Amino acid sequence: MNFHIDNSDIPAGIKRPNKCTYKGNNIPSSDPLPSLQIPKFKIALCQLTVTSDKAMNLANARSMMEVAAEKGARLVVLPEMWVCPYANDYFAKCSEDLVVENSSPAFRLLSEVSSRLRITIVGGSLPEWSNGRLYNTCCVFGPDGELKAKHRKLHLFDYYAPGDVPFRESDFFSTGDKPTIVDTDVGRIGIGICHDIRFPELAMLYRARGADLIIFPGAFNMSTGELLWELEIKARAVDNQFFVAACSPSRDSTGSYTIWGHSMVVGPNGDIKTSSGHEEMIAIAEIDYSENQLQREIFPLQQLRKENIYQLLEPCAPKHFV
Ligand SMILES: NC(=O)CCC(=O)C(=O)O
Repeated sequence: MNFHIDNSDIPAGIKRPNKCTYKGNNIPSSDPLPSLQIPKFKIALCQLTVTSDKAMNLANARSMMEVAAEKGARLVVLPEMWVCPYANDYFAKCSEDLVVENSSPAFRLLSEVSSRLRITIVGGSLPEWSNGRLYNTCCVFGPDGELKAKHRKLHLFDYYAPGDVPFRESDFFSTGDKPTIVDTDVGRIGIGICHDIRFPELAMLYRARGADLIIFPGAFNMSTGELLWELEIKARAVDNQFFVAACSPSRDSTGSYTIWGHSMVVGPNGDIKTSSGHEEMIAIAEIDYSENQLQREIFPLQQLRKENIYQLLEPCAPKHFV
């Protein structure tokens, strides 16, 4: 992927368009607009327990989203793989075709709940079946119940640590081929799914395109979870000076892949706004995008960048290091 990083900071006081309808995963053109006129709002991360019973998972997600909205959340987030366990045996049999009408109960649920409760939903991820392929896919719905964006996981999780249970998503899933950034009623949101968080270039691209917040539905495992989950969330937030939210299933979810949990929202200066433990719960935080702006004024990192010294994707011949 080759992209140009636009260094310009977001000018103050420009109003975002009220609405952005789904344009097939396209990044909005490079017209970074601030969300300073979006008042503070509450985000809720539903760290739900995923079982092998899909109907039960759907019902549980519905009731957690309802509780989140009752508590005042305008943006509700579900975890990676919330319709079925994060396990090879379930992906194909629980997959849904998001295009064929009435063939996706999860799609219908997210659309119905978002429009009834007038909330924006970042619908975690589910196994999507499309043209003979499986994808690990996140759908974003607006308060009108319309699909605003669809992100297919770009970086599949293939993991072989000695002594640990190996996991190869690429045996089952195909990769997405586009970054996803979407204008919503609660700001401009970049989407990544779990392992996508380990690729800082994606977050940098979202920053360059004016994102206020990145959301990662995720399901880190126990070893990398303890070492890296919080670190990666904070790093993406601090490097780019925006909010980052990551939502996981709870640890007691079904399957041999044990999940770290610890859903979290981190602010642009690296402070944890809310964090769950590993059990089923809803973590709620207030988001105020003026903190992004403030942080960018305190540390004007974008202005200090030395693009002439380090350029992304520039081949590094050994002579550069002598
Ligand atoms: N579901 C995932 O992509 C897991 C990623 C993970 O655990 C990591 O360490 O990266």
